[in-house]
Amino acid sequence: MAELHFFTGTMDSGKSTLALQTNHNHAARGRIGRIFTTHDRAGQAVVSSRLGLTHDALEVDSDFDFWKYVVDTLTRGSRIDYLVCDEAQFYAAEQIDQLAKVVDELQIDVFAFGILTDFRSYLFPGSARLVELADRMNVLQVEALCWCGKRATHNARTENGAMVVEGEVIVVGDVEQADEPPADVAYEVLCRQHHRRRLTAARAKAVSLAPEPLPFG
Ligand SMILES: Nc1ncnc2c1ncn2[C@@H]1O[C@H](COP(=O)(O)OP(=O)(O)O)[C@@H](O)[C@H]1O
Ligand SMILES: Cc1cn([C@H]2C[C@H](O)[C@@H](COP(=O)(O)O)O2)c(=O)[nH]c1=O
Repeated sequence: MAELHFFTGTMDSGKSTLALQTNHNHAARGRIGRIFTTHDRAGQAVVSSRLGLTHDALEVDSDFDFWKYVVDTLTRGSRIDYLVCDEAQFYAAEQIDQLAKVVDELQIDVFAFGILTDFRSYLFPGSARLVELADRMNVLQVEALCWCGKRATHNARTENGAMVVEGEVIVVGDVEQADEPPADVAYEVLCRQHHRRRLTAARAKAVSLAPEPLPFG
């Protein structure tokens, strides 16, 4: 029986790596798949992992129809056994419905990968629909960590080093490297408590280095 799998984790938890490993393992056994993504950091029509792996992919635009694509492909005589769908948080809810229909009606496995919540800690529409429809939901085993050492569960956005909670939902970017000057827009994974308090690594460091107030009166 084909299944709709949803693999989720914070940014930098290894989702794109697992997407490419999943494709590799299935292709190595002679299965024929298609890889989809949208808004990858490396550009259009590519899946890129921070471990250095990349693979060509089909770019999913807002009007892309998975059901139509798969039916047209099969009708032309090509074979499809599985779909790998990266950055699935950005897909529209209707596109997730199309993926579920592909699984149920055509017996094609779908492996979707994406973050659950945006920088404000609200569910992305695509991820919400995946939670509602997936046969299996898997949280990635490699835990990204908050600066405090706890498991990171939330994705914070920073602008020039300061955490923000307002703005466009989709802004492509990477996790900040601690030893570099702050980027215009970057992301940092945090535990819930530090996301709630807007306490990023840089701000925690600045607070801990602030001089003690003098003990006047
Ligand atoms: N230099 C490195 N050495 C070992 N592992 C690394 C290195 N750089 C990145 N990684 C691993 O790659 C993961 C990020 O993989 P990636 O597939 O790009 O994540 P995601 O798609 O979830 O954002 C990190 O969590 C870390 O485990
Ligand atoms: C939280 C959040 C993230 N994004 C963007 C930033 C990255 O380009 C991707 C996530 O990619 P990853 O492979 O999981 O690291 O999503 C965004 O546009 N809006 C957000 O709120």
